[in-house]
Amino acid sequence: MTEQASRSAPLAAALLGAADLLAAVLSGRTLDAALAETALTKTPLTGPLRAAVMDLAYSTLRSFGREDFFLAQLMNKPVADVQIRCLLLITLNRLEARPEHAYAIVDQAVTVASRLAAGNFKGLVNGVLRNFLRRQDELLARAKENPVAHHQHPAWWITRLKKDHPHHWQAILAANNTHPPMTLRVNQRRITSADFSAQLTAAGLTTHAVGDAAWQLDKPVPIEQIPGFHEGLCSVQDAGAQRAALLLDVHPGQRVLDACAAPGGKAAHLLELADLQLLALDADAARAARITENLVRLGLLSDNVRVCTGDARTPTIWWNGQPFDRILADVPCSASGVVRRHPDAKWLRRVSDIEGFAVTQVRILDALWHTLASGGKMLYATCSLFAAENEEQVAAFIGRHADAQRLAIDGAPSVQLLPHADHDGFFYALLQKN
Ligand SMILES: C[S@@+](CC[C@H](N)C(=O)[O-])C[C@H]1O[C@@H](n2cnc3c(N)ncnc32)[C@H](O)[C@@H]1O
Repeated sequence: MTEQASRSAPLAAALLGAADLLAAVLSGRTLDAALAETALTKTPLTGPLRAAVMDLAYSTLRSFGREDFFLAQLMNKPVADVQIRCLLLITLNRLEARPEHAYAIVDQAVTVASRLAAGNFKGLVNGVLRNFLRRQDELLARAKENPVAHHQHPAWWITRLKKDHPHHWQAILAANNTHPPMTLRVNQRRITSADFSAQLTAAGLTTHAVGDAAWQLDKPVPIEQIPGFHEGLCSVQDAGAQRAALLLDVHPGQRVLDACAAPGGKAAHLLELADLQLLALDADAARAARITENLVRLGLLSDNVRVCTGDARTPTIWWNGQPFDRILADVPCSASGVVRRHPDAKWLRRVSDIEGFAVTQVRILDALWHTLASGGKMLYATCSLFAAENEEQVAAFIGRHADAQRLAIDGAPSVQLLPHADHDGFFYALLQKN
């Protein structure tokens, strides 16, 4: 928990709220969906309590493999009550983060347990947590020997990264367990990068440049504290994601398709770079609405821009037959490159999901290729680190399409950005139609 959150939210309430969120995730919901559901309850999470609950839930999901390992070592058989199990997992995470308050934390967890399941598990919660404190050194040593506990990722994920990134898998896993950076993209239609940087400084925010129009905050802050955000001076977008629009090499007047566009981060960047005839497509209507919201905020919506709900695999429904000069295919993927932003994803995904994404990617790529003009360029983009969604996908595409050639990026056939202090993990390959 951050200092501010821990000072102003009662710990027992935060433990309970976080345990409920974790229980929702373990039942298969995403953390975002579980959080959205809390807004619909009689007691929606707000203010410092919401911040404290999110902090505990994110932190526990980041290290879930470790807390789950501890719990298995501390109990002869798994606890039957899901809420109590989650309370234990959340409290173990908190005990590791704040050892100096260990006994107060255990007391608060026992208080919560006394209010759940008719208080039947109060003694068990007390016993397990006190046992953890007694055996902590031994358990920490054992956790080092267990890959899931040590790397805090599922075993299949670790195996896949080892295969796909034999020299970098450990650094990737370590980076995935860190807090993500917050980066802003300057809307250069409205303000120069230098002037915006001066506004950030005047607002007391310290930053460093991670691209021509990209400023990374030394410490993430709520959006309300970003000068000019609501007036459209900037967007929040990772520096790695900011490469996409630049790589697509757009020029004024071109017909451009952003085929998987929501919530519109890259579509907006494309429009900031040039006056385009842009079609921003997304299969999810609710998410497509966010494209329009973002373009309006940034002052980029015009008669030349169309936002449309549609499936990129079936152009006959939404394409008027006029070929595109540029296509951005920012396809749905495992999101394994941005897992530090969505730590629930690593525990919710299954190996079979990767095959499912790969099949969808093939279908999207093949369908979009027919809509690209001769000489036109298509950028294939994922926020994945898995070769099956990246290099192997592009190699197979080139094999299927004799009229496709790769254009080099930074002198290489493709770019695989690995998660790093300055950016998330992304993959880019630029294809041209002969
Ligand atoms: C990686 S996100 C796109 C992020 C977006 N390009 C941006 O920069 O803000 C992938 C998007 O693909 C959309 N999507 C998934 N399947 C699709 C399909 N078959 N056709 C079109 N969009 C699809 C999802 O709804 C999601 O919004």
